[in-house]
Amino acid sequence: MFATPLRQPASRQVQSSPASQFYEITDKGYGKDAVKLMHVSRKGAVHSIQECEVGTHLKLYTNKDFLQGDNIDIVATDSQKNTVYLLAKKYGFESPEKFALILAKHFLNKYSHVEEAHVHIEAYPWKRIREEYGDSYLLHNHAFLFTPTATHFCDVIVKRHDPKQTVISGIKGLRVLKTTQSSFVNFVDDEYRTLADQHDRIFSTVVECNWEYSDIENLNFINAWESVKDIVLKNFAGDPKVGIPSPSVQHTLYLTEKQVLDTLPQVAVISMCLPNKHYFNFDTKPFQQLVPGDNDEVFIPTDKPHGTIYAKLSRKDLKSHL
Ligand SMILES: O=c1[nH]c(=O)c2[nH]c(=O)[nH]c2[nH]1
Repeated sequence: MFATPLRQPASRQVQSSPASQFYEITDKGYGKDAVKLMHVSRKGAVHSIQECEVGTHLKLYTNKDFLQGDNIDIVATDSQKNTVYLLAKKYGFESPEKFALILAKHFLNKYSHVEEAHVHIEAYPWKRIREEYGDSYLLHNHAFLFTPTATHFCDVIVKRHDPKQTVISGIKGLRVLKTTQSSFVNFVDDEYRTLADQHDRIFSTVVECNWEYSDIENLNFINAWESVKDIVLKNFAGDPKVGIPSPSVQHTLYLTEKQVLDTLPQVAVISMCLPNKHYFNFDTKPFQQLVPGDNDEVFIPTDKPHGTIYAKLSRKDLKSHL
């Protein structure tokens, strides 16, 4: 019988390799993503909830974790996950942005070898259930309805040697459609074009936008997010009776961004991306015997390919805002 050689503990097997003469790490980081958290706040009989998924990412000053396999500075992603729950218990969860700021600052304050912390939060769309109550309605004390109309997300980045705290809020998954008051005419007419001028078309998109704050002092992040969502919907839909004309996705996008900057002085810059979810008219001309006349009722929803329109609108005096 041969004695089995004893395996060295993994910690002793680490081969230290010097920093490469030829390569350098130009970006790095690590963290935990999609930490699912539910926070219930109870004020007597009235309960409030915030369910979300949290991502925490850290950048360390040194690269010895990557280069040498030296883990001494690594705050384990498992510990980062625990921190999410512990800080939610300790400080509560007022809004995604406030909680992200608490978490990001905690990582910098607690660990002097952390250079930068980035926290990403996506909130779940729970809304308090409303009950009809005579001519009015009552909001339920402790029951909620999952209302997935749009996702509220945020990104907070804090750096040790930069006093600026980056707070970006955003909306995604806000799908809207209107059946008129949208046109697209007078675009380049050359040998590549087949699309006819569209004087009255269906307009549908899935709004994705994010905006960066230059001033978060006393800001109510939830109210600000609702204001941006209302501006997006108003610029898309317009007056409930008559609507609002859109000559292109580009122009509607610009007017929306402009109104956000006009309305919210704390917002320094806003980016929007609007896919153009096409609905093509089904051509019934070859079927006149079956369905005589024009067709303005039956469309072919077309997911792919889709147009993509995006722009970022910044205040010209951005430097003084950021
Ligand atoms: O609003 C639009 N903008 C475009 O750039 C475009 N291109 C296209 O084919 N349809 C549309 N619609």
